[in-house]
Order: sequence, then C-alpha cells, then structure tokens
Amino acid sequence: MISPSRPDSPSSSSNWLRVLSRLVICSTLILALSVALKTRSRLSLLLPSFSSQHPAVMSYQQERYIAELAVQRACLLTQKVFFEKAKGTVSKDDKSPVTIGDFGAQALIIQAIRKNFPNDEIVGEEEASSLRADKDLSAEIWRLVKDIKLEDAESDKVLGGPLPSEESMLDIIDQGNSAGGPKGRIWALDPIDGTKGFLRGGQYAVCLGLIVDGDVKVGAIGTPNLPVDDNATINASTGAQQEGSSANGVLFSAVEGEGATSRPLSNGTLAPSKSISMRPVGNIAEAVFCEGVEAAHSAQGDNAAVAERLGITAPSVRLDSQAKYCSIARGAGDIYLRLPVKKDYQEKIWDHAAGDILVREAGGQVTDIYGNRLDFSKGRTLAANTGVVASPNALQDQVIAAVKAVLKL
Ligand SMILES: Nc1ncnc2c1ncn2[C@@H]1O[C@H](COP(=O)(O)O)[C@@H](OP(=O)(O)O)[C@H]1O
Ligand SMILES: [Mg+2]
Ligand SMILES: [Mg+2]
Ligand SMILES: [Mg+2]
Repeated sequence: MISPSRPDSPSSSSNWLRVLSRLVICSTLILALSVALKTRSRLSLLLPSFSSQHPAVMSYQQERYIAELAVQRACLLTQKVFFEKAKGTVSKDDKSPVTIGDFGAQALIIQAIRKNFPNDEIVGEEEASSLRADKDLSAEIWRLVKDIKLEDAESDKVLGGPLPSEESMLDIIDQGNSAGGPKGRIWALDPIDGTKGFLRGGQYAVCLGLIVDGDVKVGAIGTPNLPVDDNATINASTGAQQEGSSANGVLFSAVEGEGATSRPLSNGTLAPSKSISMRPVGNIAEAVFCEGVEAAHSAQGDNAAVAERLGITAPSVRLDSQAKYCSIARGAGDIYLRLPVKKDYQEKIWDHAAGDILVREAGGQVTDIYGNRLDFSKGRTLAANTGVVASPNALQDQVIAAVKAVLKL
C-alpha cells in the first residue's frame, strides 16, 4: 500500500527545487530578452553603417542614395565642362575637354565613396599618372573640381564636402585602381561613358555600380543630355542644345530586388523619383533597337541582320554610352545589341555594371551573345563574355536565337 506523502517528505522538497529552478530559468530569459532588445535598438540607430556590412538588413538603401547623390554632383562638373569647353572641339581633334571631365568626375565620385564606405574597393576607368606629368592640366582640373558643390549644403557634406587640395585630388583619382574580382564590395566607375558622344555634343553618361561578390547589386547613371520626358524622340545628338534647360537631365538608379527608378537631375537634393520599366512588346517585329553610334564599338551590319531576321523594320535609335541601357529600361526602345567587331575585345566592367542592374530591375535580361549573364567577377574586364544583348524578359530567347543564327554560333 502506498502511504500519502507529507509536506516534509523527500518528494515535497523536490517540488520546491523544481519551482526554484523554473524561477531561475524565467529570470534568465527575461534578462536575455532585455539585452537583445537594447542591442537591437542600438543597431537601428546605427542602421545606415550597419546595413553596409549586412545588406540583408536594409538592402542597399544607403548605397543607392550615396551613388545617386555622387553621380548627381559629378554631373554638375561634366555639364560645366560640356557647355564651356567641349562643344565643337571634335573638328580640332582636341580631346582635353573630355579628359578634364573624366578626371574631375572620377575624383568627386571616389571622394564620396571613400567618405561613406571607406573599406570598399573601386574599379575606376581613369588613373592619374598622366595627370601628374601634366601640371597645367592638373591645375586646370583642380580649379574646376574645388568649386563643384551641390546647392544643398547638407547633401554636399554627406559626400565629403570640398576636396582639401590638388595633391589629394590626384591621390583620390588613383584609388580607382582595384583589380576587381569575385569577392567583396567593389564599385565600378565610368566617370564619363560615351566620350565620343560627349565630344560630338550628344549623349554621354556618368555611371556607378556596386558589385558584391561578383554580382551587381546597385547602379546609378546620370544622363545630363537625355530628355526628362520618357516619350520624347531621341537620337545621337538630341538633348544638348540648351544649357540649364529643365527638359533634359535624368538620374536613373536600381537596387537588386527593389526595381528601377528615374528622376530629373537636380543641382541640390534628389528630386522625387518614379518607378520605370521596359515596354511590353507583344510582337517582336514591332520592337525598336537601341544601338551605339561608333562603328568600332559594335558590328552594325550584324545588328541589322539580326533586326531583319526578327522582322524589325523601325529604324534603330542610335545613342552613345549607357544611355542605351537607360532608354530601354524606360521603354524608349526595346533591344540593345552590342555585337562584337573584334571577337577578342574584352568589355570593361565600368561600361556595363550600372546598366546591367538597371535593365534587369526594369524587367529585362542582359547577357552576352551566347545568352550567358554578364560575369562581373573576372576582374576589370568581362573576360568571360563576348558582346552584349539586352531586351525584355519575354523577348530575350528569341533575340539570342537570332544573334546565334546571324553570327553562326
Ligand atoms: N572595340 C571596342 N568594342 C567595344 N567597346 C569599346 C571598344 N573600344 C572602346 N570601347 C568602349 O566603348 C565605350 C563607349 O560605348 P558606346 O559606343 O556604347 O558609347 C567606351 O567607353 P568610354 O567612352 O567611357 O571610354 C569604351 O570603353
Ligand atoms: Mg565607358
Ligand atoms: Mg569613360
Ligand atoms: Mg574610355
């Protein structure tokens, strides 16, 4: 027979022990919870810098903002050079205006990256060695760079304010010397893309992309001479006629998984943005090609043969620079072809990084002539790719099939 337990029996004292241990566990949990909450609120205060090391927290919003603002400030410089010096110089074969714009814009943008993301690497198109040897040119660029600022002082401060000296400007230009590669955070910078267009008085673009572990995550492109109106008719020489005209000047940007946007370029804070997307094309024969102007950069005869194969009869829109990616991303044209003139030419990552993410986020694909995605992990060039083909998702397979047929791949 089992006797009933008494309060002082061994089983009653083990009950007390159980209650006590539960109390200890509960208070430990409460303590741990309050420490976690405090850490979280501290992290959210630090979020902009925290997110740059932990992108999943805030998906590159700070990077996008700095990229847009830095590109916008650099466009102030390039437009100043464009209107004061560049126009009409092509006939005299004088390349110095674009050199001034290139170096000046690279200095301003790298300064902004260094200020905000000091541990990131930068692959910039330009390097300062030739400038160090040309004191007059260096002094001329410094005179221009030191006076460039956004009208909004706070925004300018975010980018690091004025550079302290000519020497520091040269040092900063050289910080675009990263070899690139498959690991880490690497900015690809083309301070003036479409130098030929710039000198011709036409389209050019200031381009900045952030590559993380070989994949482009953020892109910003300033196109000072593209019309703000998405539906305006454009061609190689559109847009540059009037200095200070509010009809021209667009800033495009994209973040992986967050879509593509555009806004008018401004002199101060960022203007309100709108979302952009590629045009739906029901019948591929109704698509419009966007192509380069320079015959040396893409095989225009092959482009025409692809158009014919697809039944496309509308004339191509011809533009210099990554303005082509921008145009198809906002539905001003549909297909960008850059078929190789020389099979062994290696495209540069700064010529494509920002455009690649912009088009992908606007509902398109960007591949090489074989249909493979552009591989930004190979260093300063797209060594694994040949040519570029970009079009809306629904058309890409058809376009690639036509490219392969024409190039006999
Ligand atoms: N043989 C070639 N094939 C393809 N691209 C070339 C090339 N020679 C130069 N380029 C690149 O073409 C870019 C301009 O492209 P587009 O013809 O679309 O405007 C140039 O950028 P920069 O103007 O920044 O030097 C340059 O890097
Ligand atoms: Mg370029
Ligand atoms: Mg360039
Ligand atoms: Mg160049």
